[in-house]
Amino acid sequence: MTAARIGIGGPVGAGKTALIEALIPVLRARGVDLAVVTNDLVTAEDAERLRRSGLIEPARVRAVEAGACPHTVIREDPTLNIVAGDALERDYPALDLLIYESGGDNLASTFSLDLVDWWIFVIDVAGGDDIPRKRGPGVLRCDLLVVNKTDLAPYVGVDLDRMLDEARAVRAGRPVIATDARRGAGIGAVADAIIAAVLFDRHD
Ligand SMILES: Nc1nc2c(ncn2[C@@H]2O[C@H](COP(=O)(O)OP(=O)(O)OP(=O)(O)O)[C@@H](O)[C@H]2O)c(=O)[nH]1
Repeated sequence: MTAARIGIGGPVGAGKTALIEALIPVLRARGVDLAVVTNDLVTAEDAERLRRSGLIEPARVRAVEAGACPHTVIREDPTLNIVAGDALERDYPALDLLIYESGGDNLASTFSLDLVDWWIFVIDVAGGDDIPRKRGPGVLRCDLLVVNKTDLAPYVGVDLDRMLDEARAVRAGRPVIATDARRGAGIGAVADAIIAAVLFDRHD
């Protein structure tokens, strides 16, 4: 049985790595055997952060250097990412889930379905409550939209309920989950959504 592959993409600093850090213990507590592939421009910064976190065995984190264009390696030519995922599956034959973290990108970034079975797009309230209204392909096409940093809403003048309503409206009712990745709010719901979407047969 091969591992399910999911993507986590979104603008620079929206909280992709923070979401993965919060998800790892929740998914592991639910019996999910997982590994992570990170994509950075020219460093392995996100991979190093996860390896140092103590949340996951360091060898379960692989880094792909995306070069100048982060969405190329998750959309146009995902070869490097497929190879990194295949290597993790060879090293960990019982793997249930491979999480691909995209490099920080813009609202147009999307994942190739040759690479992932299902993908999350992360935006944050500090980026502005007009982000859903801009109807970027990431916001529209992802399987799950995460609106992160809900704790910051009062400080940046964002009406969170309205932002969530607008996000649901532009997505024609497809799932939207609000999170505070630093404190763990909403993370259980994101883990549930991942399990229901791609792991249901293994963890029912
Ligand atoms: N207040 C608050 N800060 C957060 C939250 N999630 C992430 N952050 C902070 O936002 C900053 C960016 O978070 P990252 O997880 O590095 O974001 P990223 O999307 O992985 O960033 P890149 O990989 O650079 O694109 C860090 O300083 C985090 O501590 C949140 O829910 N609330």
